[in-house]
Amino acid sequence: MTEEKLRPVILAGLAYKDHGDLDYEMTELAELARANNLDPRESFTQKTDRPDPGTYFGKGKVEELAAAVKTYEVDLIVTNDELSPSQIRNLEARTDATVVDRTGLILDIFAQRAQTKQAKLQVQLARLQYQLPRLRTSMSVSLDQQTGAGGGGFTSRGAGETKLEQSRRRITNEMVHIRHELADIQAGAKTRSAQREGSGMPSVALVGYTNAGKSTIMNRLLARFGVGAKEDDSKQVFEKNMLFATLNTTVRQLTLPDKKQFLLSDTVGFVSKLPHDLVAAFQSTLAEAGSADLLLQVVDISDPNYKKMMETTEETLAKIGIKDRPMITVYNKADLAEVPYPTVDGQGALTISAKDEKSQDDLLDLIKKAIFPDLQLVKLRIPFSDNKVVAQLAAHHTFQSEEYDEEGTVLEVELTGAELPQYEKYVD
Ligand SMILES: Nc1nc2c(ncn2[C@@H]2O[C@H](COP(=O)(O)OP(=O)(O)OP(=O)(O)O)[C@@H](O)[C@H]2O)c(=O)[nH]1
Ligand SMILES: [Mg+2]
Repeated sequence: MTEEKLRPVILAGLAYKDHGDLDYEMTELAELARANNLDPRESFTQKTDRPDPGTYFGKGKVEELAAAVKTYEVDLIVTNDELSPSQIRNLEARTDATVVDRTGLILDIFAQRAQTKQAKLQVQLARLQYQLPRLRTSMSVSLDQQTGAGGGGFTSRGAGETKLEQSRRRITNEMVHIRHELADIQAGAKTRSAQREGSGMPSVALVGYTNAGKSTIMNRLLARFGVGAKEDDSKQVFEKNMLFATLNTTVRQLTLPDKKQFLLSDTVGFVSKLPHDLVAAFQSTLAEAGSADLLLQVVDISDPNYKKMMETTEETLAKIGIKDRPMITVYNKADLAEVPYPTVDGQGALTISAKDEKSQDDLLDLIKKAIFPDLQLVKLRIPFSDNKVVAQLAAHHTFQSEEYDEEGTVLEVELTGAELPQYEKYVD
């Protein structure tokens, strides 16, 4: 498969009171580790009332971990929860391995995936924020030395206080600088999004768990209905079978055969326990979906954990302040799940395969019903003296019928409630 040498690693997780589904979280943690070129050798879990304040895991488990580090000859442990800086230091001392928590792992994956300037800055900001209280752990030496995405390796375990002070100051200065740069980029993005809102075109946003197929759906619809996309491949977005393939938001305009238009946006995917610093740094990217008229929640129905993934998506949406939005649930990858498709499952949900044309048509039908809910078929009689109105209508509508009599043009067309008043006087 890959020629890259994978670094072996031990995974460790704790289930305490009111903790979520640890099995699912450990499966997800293993996926995240693989996404970061790590090779999970063994997974340790412990049940307890509450985490140990000093070492996170209880004494016995720490000893087990230390022994496993020797047995498997690994030098890295990844924990399922975010640990306190002192817990990391203590665990590192007792196991003689580097300890990275889930947050550190996700930040590293994001750092490797970031392509655009905005994404790079956002990731770097989140990493610095995260590193600031952790300068005395070896985690502050980045996992992905090869990408050199900044910040890595500026301190080592037990650095002297003066050196720590210097590092702290350097990080704080860099964060101020990045915030300024991001503010500039975001000001530009705001203008563009205001322009879009002013265009009066409805907007639809793809959201969901990472790797569910959001970008694939975007690309298939673009290939058929994208404005200028048929001639220009660069309008397509990046789709790949890996976690967090997409880190930035892309908005494209679609024009359907009946000339109806809407904007479709694709954005970063979710995972459970998305780090707080990352959510904060990506707030503007994530919030793009917040202004959409309709959300399409894409779900990989071929994944046995898809229900958990849906919960994760709902939780993340709530966390970034997106609530009570009209939403269509798109159960995708039905071809892999071996369930019949396309099927429209009652109100607001359907089962599809992204690459299947009939699936795309059914999805578009539901989207249209949702964003043009008040469409009415009306018969208009437009006198020849007002012929420019016919031209105006024809630019954005397909007529169901069109005839002429002595006075003018008689046509049948679907209009939204917002459009109707403008043409009221021609209604036959
Ligand atoms: N078999 C099958 N594969 C699919 C389908 N939809 C998407 N895929 C594949 O799933 C993988 C992930 O697709 P993406 O579109 O990149 O997923 P995404 O939701 O954009 O993921 P992130 O950007 O990481 O959040 C790709 O390899 C796609 O080819 C589908 O309906 N059937
Ligand atoms: Mg994507």
